[in-house]
Amino acid sequence: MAEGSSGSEFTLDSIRKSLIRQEDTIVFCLMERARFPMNSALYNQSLDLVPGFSGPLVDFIVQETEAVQAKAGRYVNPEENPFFPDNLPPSLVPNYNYSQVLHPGGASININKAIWDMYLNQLLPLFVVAGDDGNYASTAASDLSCLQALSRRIHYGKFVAEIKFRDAPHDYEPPIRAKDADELMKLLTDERVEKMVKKRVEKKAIVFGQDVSGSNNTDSKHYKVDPSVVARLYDEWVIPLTKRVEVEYLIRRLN
Ligand SMILES: O=C(O)C(=O)C[C@]1(C(=O)O)C=C[C@@H](O)C=C1
Repeated sequence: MAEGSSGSEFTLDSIRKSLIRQEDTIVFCLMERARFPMNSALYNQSLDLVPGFSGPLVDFIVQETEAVQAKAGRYVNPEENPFFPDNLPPSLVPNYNYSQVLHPGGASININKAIWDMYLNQLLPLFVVAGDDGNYASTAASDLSCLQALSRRIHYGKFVAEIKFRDAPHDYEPPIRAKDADELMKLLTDERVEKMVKKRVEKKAIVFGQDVSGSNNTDSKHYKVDPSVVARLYDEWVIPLTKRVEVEYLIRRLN
């Protein structure tokens, strides 16, 4: 389960540590994507660039990459969710014994369609410059790294919800039985933590995204990704979508 965790130390603290580490990955992925301009031909629905494949080039690259990764066992890991789950090939490698901490109902939760739409239509235009440099394959590889990092973070809501349920079953059981999503949302929300998360990711974008020179001068006015965009990403999408996963998980928790 959590990076650097054996599964035996499954606590809210260890889960939050993993979320904090995943912030670094997300900020670095965005900085990598910002090296390329928009390259909008990659996302164009009507340009059939690959003979025999109907759809945008980014779909082709992501589907083919996910197929290879599925054969190598990526989606056997309960932390990983594919963007194109239909017709994925099975894993060909021996199963790793992942600790099974989630309720089986959690496996059916996959909100990658919402993450894909948010990333391509809302987030990308906020941090990528206009233009076309023809580097479509590298750009798509970079997009997929961002999408996978965001997806892993948001679906980590399943683990957060599981530990919150285990820590306070008496609080969670009545709204779960009543299928009261609003009450569950209230119970799992911790505004103090959310504020801290947003502040910290903005700071990471400032620290990681500066131009570093050999002298003592750093250019603190030019960042690889605008720190306020990273704070907005968490505020408008990452945290709300994580909470949506948490509620969806809890609703199924007693099935
Ligand atoms: O850390 C938690 O308790 C979480 O549920 C995660 C998270 C987040 O997405 O960062 C989501 C909801 C809470 O209000 C606080 C933070």
